[in-house]
Amino acid sequence: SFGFLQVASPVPQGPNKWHEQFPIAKGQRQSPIDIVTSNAKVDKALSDNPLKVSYSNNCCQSVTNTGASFQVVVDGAGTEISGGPLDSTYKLVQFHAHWGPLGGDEGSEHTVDGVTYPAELHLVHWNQKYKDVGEAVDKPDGLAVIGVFFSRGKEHAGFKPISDLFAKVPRKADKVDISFNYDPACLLPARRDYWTYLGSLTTPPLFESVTWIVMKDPVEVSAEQLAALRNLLWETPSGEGQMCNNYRPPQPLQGRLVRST
Ligand SMILES: O[B-]1(O)OCc2ccccc21
Ligand SMILES: [Zn+2]
Repeated sequence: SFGFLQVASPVPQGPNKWHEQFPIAKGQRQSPIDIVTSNAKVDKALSDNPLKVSYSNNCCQSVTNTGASFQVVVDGAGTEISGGPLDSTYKLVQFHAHWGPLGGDEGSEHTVDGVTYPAELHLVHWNQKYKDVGEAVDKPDGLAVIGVFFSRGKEHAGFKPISDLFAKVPRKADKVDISFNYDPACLLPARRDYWTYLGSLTTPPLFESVTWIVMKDPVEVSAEQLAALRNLLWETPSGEGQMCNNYRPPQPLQGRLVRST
């Protein structure tokens, strides 16, 4: 399966030390970034060929605690995206998230004019021109990740079936099957405007293989749903603790262009 494509358990040291084992951490197309909205360039081509998201409602197989996030594993059947910045069809393989401390406002990986959100969802897709995700994962056009900001507000009915499962996978490698039909498209904001740029995985091995599609609008989830993320436990220097702050801070833009719909 795609075990290695998990959000890698942060190696015991934090993001500022990853470059020792993964020199690409100081590369030319690292993620996340701070999105400076005034520098983003509207590209008509993105709207002329709109991003097409065609997910099915029975593609989700299970939820796992990867030791660094929750991960919903998807069987890929009929879960394709194309258009927009993509030159090929990409297929969903998993989704996960990054978040901050209980009740805080940091936690997202991308920031918008320096503003953070309490959490950020990543829907990970791989380019169908490759034979499998293992071949795609380190190619410059190998992955496409849709990022969705979570803001704290009313309960997200679509996220509830998933957030209710976190208590069932408290420890690393715990896994629970998803026996109900679930369409991950319910996690996308109604307005499909986004920013897009070329970047990387935000966890080791930090491959520079991601076309990022960051949705402009956040989706609201409740404080309880954000708190449910902390039912997931992970190893801390002082033993087992609530999983939180599993986000990498923004990295140097290195002159990259951010395009906008
Ligand atoms: O590093 B990430 O969380 O961001 C994009 C991505 C893709 C695949 C695995 C892990 C990640
Ligand atoms: Zn991620």
